[in-house]
This record gives sequence, C-alpha cells and structure tokens, in this order.
Amino acid sequence: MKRFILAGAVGLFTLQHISAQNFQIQPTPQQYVTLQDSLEIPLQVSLITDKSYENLPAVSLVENLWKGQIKENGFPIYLGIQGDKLVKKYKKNIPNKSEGYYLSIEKDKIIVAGADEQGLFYGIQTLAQLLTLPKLPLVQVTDYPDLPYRGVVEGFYGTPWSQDARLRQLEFYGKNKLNVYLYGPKDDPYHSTPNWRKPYPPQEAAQLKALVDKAKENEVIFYWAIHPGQDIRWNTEDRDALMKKFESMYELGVRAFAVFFDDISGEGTKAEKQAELLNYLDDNFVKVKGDVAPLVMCPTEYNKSWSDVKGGYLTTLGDKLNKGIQIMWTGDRVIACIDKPSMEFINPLLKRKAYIWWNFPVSDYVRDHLLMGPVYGNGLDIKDDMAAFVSNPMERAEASKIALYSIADYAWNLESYDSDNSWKRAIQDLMPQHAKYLETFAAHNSDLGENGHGFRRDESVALQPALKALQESYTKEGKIDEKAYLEVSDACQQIILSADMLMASKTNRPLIEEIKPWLIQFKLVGEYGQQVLQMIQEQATGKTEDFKETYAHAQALQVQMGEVDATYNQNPYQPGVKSGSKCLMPTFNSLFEASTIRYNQQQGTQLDTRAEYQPYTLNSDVSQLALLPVRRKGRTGAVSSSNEVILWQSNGQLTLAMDYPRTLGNIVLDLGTLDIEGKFVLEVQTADGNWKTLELKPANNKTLLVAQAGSEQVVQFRLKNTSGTLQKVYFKRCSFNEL
Ligand SMILES: CC1=[NH+][C@H]2[C@@H](O1)O[C@H](CO)[C@@H](O)[C@@H]2O
Repeated sequence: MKRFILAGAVGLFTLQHISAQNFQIQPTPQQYVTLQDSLEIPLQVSLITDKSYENLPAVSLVENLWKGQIKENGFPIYLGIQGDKLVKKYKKNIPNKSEGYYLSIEKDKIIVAGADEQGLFYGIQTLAQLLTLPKLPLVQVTDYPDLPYRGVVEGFYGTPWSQDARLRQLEFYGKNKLNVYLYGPKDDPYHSTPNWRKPYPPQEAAQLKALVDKAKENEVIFYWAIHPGQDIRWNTEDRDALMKKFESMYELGVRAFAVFFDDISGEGTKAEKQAELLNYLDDNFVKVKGDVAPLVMCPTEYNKSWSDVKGGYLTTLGDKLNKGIQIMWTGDRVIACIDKPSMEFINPLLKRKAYIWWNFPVSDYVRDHLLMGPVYGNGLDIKDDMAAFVSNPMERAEASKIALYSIADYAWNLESYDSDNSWKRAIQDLMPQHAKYLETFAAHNSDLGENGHGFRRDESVALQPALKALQESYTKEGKIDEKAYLEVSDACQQIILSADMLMASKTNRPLIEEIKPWLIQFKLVGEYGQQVLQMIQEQATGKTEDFKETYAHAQALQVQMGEVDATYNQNPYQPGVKSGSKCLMPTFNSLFEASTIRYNQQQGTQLDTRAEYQPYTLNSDVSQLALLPVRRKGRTGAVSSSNEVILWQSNGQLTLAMDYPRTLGNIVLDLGTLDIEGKFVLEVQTADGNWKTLELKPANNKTLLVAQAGSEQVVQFRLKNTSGTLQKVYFKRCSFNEL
C-alpha cells in the first residue's frame, strides 16, 4: 500500500494516537494519505447528498453510524457519486474504477465520493472503521479493488450454515468489502439432486428472501447456485424445470445465478450439453430479465489434475460458452494455492479469465481439524489474470472468518497483501477482547493433518524451534535444553490459559460454541505437555518416585484426549477433534515415549511406552492376526484387514479387549465367506464376567456378517475356530462401534 505522510501540524501523539498509528484500514487501501492531524468525532452531522440516494445502502450506513444525530446544522458530510454536481470538484480524485471511492476527512467537512454506488458504500465502510479511533484522523483515501468479484461460495459438504450464521456473514462481507456470496451448500436438497427441480418450501423460501435483502443492504451480490448434474436429463422438460426454478428464485429477489457441475458422473458431465444449457439460460433468462448478473458455472473438470485437455472438455466450454458466462476453477488440484502458472494454464483454454473457487478454509475432507491459520501461498502478481476470487469456507461459519478476513484483504489489494499482519488483524477483529488468546489457539490449530489432497499448512510456527531443540536434546542425549524447556513450558501455560479464557468468553459466543470441542482438546494438549515436560525433567534428574505419578497423570490426559476425540464432532468421514496435531502432539508423544523408555532402562520396569491412547487391545494365538494394528476412529474400532489367506488353527482365537466395560453396537466381520456355521463362534464377555454367544447374520450380498453386541457393557469379545480342524479364511474386516 502506498502510504504518504504529508508535512502538516504535528499533533502530540497521545496514547490513543499510538493505537491510531497501528491502525490499518481493512482491506488495505490502494492509497492512504494522512495529514498528521485529527478532529473530534462530530456528534451531529448533516448529510448533503442527492435526494435520489436516500434508499442507498451507503446512506443507511451513515444513518446507522450517527443514529438519530443527523441534523440540519451538523458537521457536513458530502455523499456523492461520480457525475453528481455535488462532488464535481472531486472528479479527478475519484478513481475511475468500479467500486472505487475517494474519502477526504477535513477540518470542516467529510467528502465521500464513489465511482458508483458500491464505491460510495465502501467509502462509508472505511469511514466507519476510522470512527472506531478516539479521534477522526484527517486523511485522504483513494481506493478501489484489484478484482471485480471477491467473496465466498458456500459450496462445502457437511452441515449447511444456519440462517443466523449467513446473516452475520453478509454483514461481515459488507464491512470487509467482499461483494459476492454464492449460495451452493452441497447438502441443501433443493440446491442439488433430487429436489433441484422443486421450489423451496415456504419457510426456506422466506429465509432465502431475508438473505437476499441482507445482501443488498451490504452491497453483496447474492448468487443462488443450482447443482443439477447428477440426474439432469438433456431434454426440454429438465431445461424448463431449471428455468422454472430460476424463476421462483427470481421472485424471491435473487438477481444472480450459478450452475455447478462439480462432483458428478454420467450424462451430466458432457461439455457440449452443459454449454448448450448455460447458453440457453443466458439467452432466455439472463438477457431477457435484463437485471440479472452474468451467469457463473462450475465445470466438472474444475482443476488441472482432473482435466484431460486432449479430451476437449475445457476447450469445448471455452469455445462454446457465451463470452459473458464466468467459469470457475480451483487451480492445479482440488485444493491448491493459485499462482501465475496456474492461470497461464487455464485462461487460454477457457478463452476468458477463470473465476477462482479457492478451496480454503474448507475442511469437509479433514473434518476433525480447524483451519485457523494465516492465508498464504496465493500469487501476489495475478490480479489481472482472475475474474474473481471466492473462498469455499469451513462449515463452521464464525471460525472461517479469520481466513475470510484475509481473503478480503488479499483480493482487494494483492500487491500489498501481508499474510501474517492480516492474520493478526483478522483475529483482533474477530475477538477484540481476547485477541491474544485466540491467536494462541489459532496458531496451534491451523494444519489439516494427513489428507487425500496432500494440502498442508504451517502450524505452531513460533514454537517450532524450541520444540525441535527440546526433542533433539532429550531424545538423542537424554539432556534438557533449558532455554527450550522454559519456552515450551510457558507455551503450555499460555495454551491452558487461552483455552480457559476463550471457553469462558462473554463475547462472540457463536464462535466459541463452534470451536468448543477443539478448545477442550486444546486445554488437554497444554496439560499433557506440562506433564510430559515434568516426566523428562524427573527422568533426567533421577526423581524416580515422582516419575511414576507424572507418567500416570500423562496417561490420564491421553485417555481424556481419546474420549474427547471419540465424543465430539462424530461424522462418517473424519470424526473427532484434533488439536496441535502437526507439532505439539507429535513432540509431546515422542518425549513421553523417550522418557518412559529411559525410565524403564534405568529402573528395569515395563511401563507401557505407547503414547497414542488406545482403549482397545487385540490378542490372538493365530500368528497372522497377532500383530494386526487396531485403529480407533471416533466411536468405531477396527482391526486392520489382512490381504493373506489366514491359516486359522483349530481352537485358535482372536480377542478384542476394552480398557474398561463399554457398550458396543454392531460387531462386523468379513472372513471372505458366509459359510461359518459350525466353524467359527463369536462370543462377548460382559462386565459380570459371563460369556455369551452372538448370532452372526449375513449383512449384504457379499460376505459381510453382523452381530448385535447387546445392551450390556462388554469387557471383551472373541472369535474362535470351533470346527476341530484348521480353517483357511480371509480377514477382510473386523470392526465394531461404541454406542
Ligand atoms: C469445486 C469443488 N467442488 C467440491 C470440491 O471443489 O472440493 C471441495 C473441498 O472438498 C468441496 O467442498 C466442493 O464441494
């Protein structure tokens, strides 16, 4: 950002001024001139503007800023749009860019002049930010966005955002100069197959209308997207059904439409047909209505790794789609940062600038993680290569705002974007009273963990050197690096404090409710770290008596973390709650194991050195099964399957023991055959010590067998070869779930 400090009356910098000094307009403006002077915030203002503007969002915003204090002889605020006689003398100051504005705060008046009504609105948003300072600085802001479309596509799998969350989002977009919201939650049945043909029921329709109105108030273009591809038939009946649905949305006030063909298979994936349909909609709906924004479409091949250029899908769209239709693109892969080479690949194929759908901070493929870290990795040199930059966020709306704040900053002014500075401001904006605590939480809850897309983020960046030094000095030489030890110890204290303060926060409760499971887990991570630090200290200094209790305390925390992971955020994909998973937990677990190993060597003990808490233990005298790992995912336990033919000797058995009695639901087996009658017996031992046989029933046309474990708590279950002879079977599945 170009920031000019002009010579002028140098006011004495009181304490407030210093905060004014740190103050930054969001998003970072193109040009910001401060005159090193300020004025008391006017208590009463008079609006000098064209009568025709009285219903504009910009004017309502000013009226909101000075509730009831708009008087004839108040401090004059001139509001105008390029071409008005009112702002004629500022003609040359107003940037000739859509959504641009010129804001001048002077001793005797304020001028807000927009290149258009959106620009006027944004000028007032900037004024609103300056009004949060103790005094109004005398400034001249000349500003406009680098990208014409900036915003959010609610396009994720998972629980769609609530109405309240969406209303808060639209307000947030107005404040942060984001001008697009595409409504396309995959799990909204009226957006996607099969009910895309049906109008919304009255209640949902009313809610959508309220969103359209809220969007207008915030100068946000509300796109309603349809996702028909999975079952669309390329005939006039479905084409007319789609037109009818658009018509019903138009009646609700929607004036911008999108058609998503992502994540589908079959007939709907044909480029020629997709282009034909989109052009028909463009010619017979958009152009006919005359007040509808250009169509946006998401292609089936929406990223480079999935595209087959020779197959011609993308070039067909590029050649055939009407020029005004926007085509979305997620980059080189489904989840990828956007850079110059990415744009140089796609734009020529589409014969237009791609409309970027950035899949961050969406987490529907890593649902047990929160992505609260800085937004980084996108090119700062591609403002002329993109038609738009919209973010697909997490299903946790408030938590997504950290990333969305920075995406607004990036998309408005790419060259001046500073990811770390923006991240800190985003956190300050989201929780002014607890910014320090939220920053601690966000810093350690930013990576995704292992995932199918291979997309990773930095985590615990500031603490990494100390964690590394501590781990290396202790695991290699059994020594404590005192400086690193103190730093990590302080960090653990900060983690516990931050988690407690955030959970008890009286502000931004919607955010706290969304992230509470992760706050509970985060606190446990901090406490576990404290115990592990104590373990290495005690082991290194030979305090053997204390070690045992500290070890037990650390294990108790592992059990609790396991319970949190098995209790909250249960879903069929990535259930559970991971926190500090990239650096904190791996380091603490490795120190736990290393100190226990050293302690066992010193004391000749056999303490269990496993750090990953595991409530299920497998035992078997069938050699090919004995070492199979048992995994716990949420409330499901599963023995890893084997690809071999298992030589299961007569009376051989496999048992799965619980750490304490637990109520199980189904036990599911797949031995590669349904013919187990008189060969294998499945039994459970209940808490009273009795064994009882369970009936295994075929579950589908393959070789799956299911048994109900019953309502009593189970201590262990076992599968035994009672045939009297060796059995050759497969071991494809042995899983169970806790109720
Ligand atoms: C364009 C596109 N469609 C899919 C895909 O990207 O991956 C996203 C992340 O999993 C998912 O949320 C989205 O619905």
